[in-house]
Amino acid sequence: MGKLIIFEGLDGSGKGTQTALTAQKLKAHGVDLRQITFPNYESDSSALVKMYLSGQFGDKPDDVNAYAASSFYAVDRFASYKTDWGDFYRAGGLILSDRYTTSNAVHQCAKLPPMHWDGFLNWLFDFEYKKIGIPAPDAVVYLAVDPEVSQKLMDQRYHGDESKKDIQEKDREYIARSRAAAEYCAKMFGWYRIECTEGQDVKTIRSVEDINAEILAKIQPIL
Ligand SMILES: Cc1cn([C@H]2C[C@H](O)[C@@H](COP(=O)(O)O)O2)c(=O)[nH]c1=O
Repeated sequence: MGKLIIFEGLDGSGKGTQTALTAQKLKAHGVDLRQITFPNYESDSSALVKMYLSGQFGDKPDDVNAYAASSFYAVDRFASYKTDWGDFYRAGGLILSDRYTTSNAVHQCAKLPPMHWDGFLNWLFDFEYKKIGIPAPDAVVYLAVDPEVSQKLMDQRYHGDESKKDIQEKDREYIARSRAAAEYCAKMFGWYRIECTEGQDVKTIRSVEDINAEILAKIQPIL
C-alpha cells in the first residue's frame, strides 16, 4: 500500500496552495506522487455535492443533516479512488490530498451538538474507511487559521461578491462551529496542527514559504 497525506483546514486557510507547493518541493527531490482534491468537481460523482452546495436541498448547511451530506462527499471519493488514484496508491504511491474524509469530520460535525460528535465521527470513519473501503490517511496536516482571517481571505478571493460563495462559506456562525470541530478533531486524532496566523491583537497570515517549511519538517518522517 502507498501513503496518503491530507491537507485540511477551514475555507480560505491555504490548503490548495500548500498542497501544490508541498507536491512541487517533493517532486523536485525526486519523490513520485499524485496530487488530488475533493470535492472532485470535474467528475459526475460530485453531482449531489454540487446540488447541496448550490442550495438545491435548502439554502442553509443545516438543511441537509450531517449524515446525508457526508454520504454525498463519500461517494465522490469512492468514485475517484476507483477510477483515478487507487491503482497508483495500491502500487505504493504517495498521494497528497487537498481535503478528504477529514472535511466531513470538520464541516459536518459542525451541524451537531458537541455531545454527538464522537458518535458521528465513529460512524464517519467506519463508513468511509471500512464499509466503503477507501484508504485511511497516514497523516493529516491541519492548517489552523482564525476564522476572521480566513473570512478576509475568502472575501479577497471572491472580490467581496457574496453570491460566489457556496452555502457553507456564506454562514459565519456555521464557520465558527466548524473551527471548533476542527480543533477538536486535531487533538482527538493527532493531526499535525500548523498555526498559520501570527500577531497578538491583529492577526495576519504567516508567509506561504514559512508555513510550508514547517509542513515539510512534520511530514518528513512518514515519507
Ligand atoms: C471534500 C469535502 C468538503 N466539504 C465542504 C467544505 C467546503 O465548505 C465545501 C466545498 O469545498 P471547497 O470549498 O473545497 O470547494 O464542502 C465537506 O463538508 N465534506 C467533504 O468531504
